[in-house]
Amino acid sequence: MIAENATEELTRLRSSIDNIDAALIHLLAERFKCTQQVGALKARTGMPPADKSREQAQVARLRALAADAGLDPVFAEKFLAFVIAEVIHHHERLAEARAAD
Ligand SMILES: O=C(O)C(=O)C[C@]1(C(=O)O)C=C[C@@H](O)C=C1
Repeated sequence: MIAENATEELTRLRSSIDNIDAALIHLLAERFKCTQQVGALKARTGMPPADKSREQAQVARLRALAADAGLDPVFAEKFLAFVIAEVIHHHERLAEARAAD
């Protein structure tokens, strides 16, 4: 039988996880609002969707931040790559829509 205090502790920890997940979703939503504006600017002015030198700087910065914070830098890099790949898709769609106008 699972001790009652273990169940309570699990419930308390899950409550914090739910709050953190909510914060992550809100932060991601704000980031995508910002990158939508970057995508519109790039489409309007003919800049390419991706900027590999900017991405290299972001990877170096986030890997260092992750290491300082006790988070696996490999995971941080994968997470950033996942997010940026989605942003580039959005930028490409905006550029295509602009070209079709
Ligand atoms: O900073 C830019 O130029 C962006 O388009 C934003 C962003 C990002 O999501 O951070 C996305 C694509 C680029 O390759 C680099 C960075």
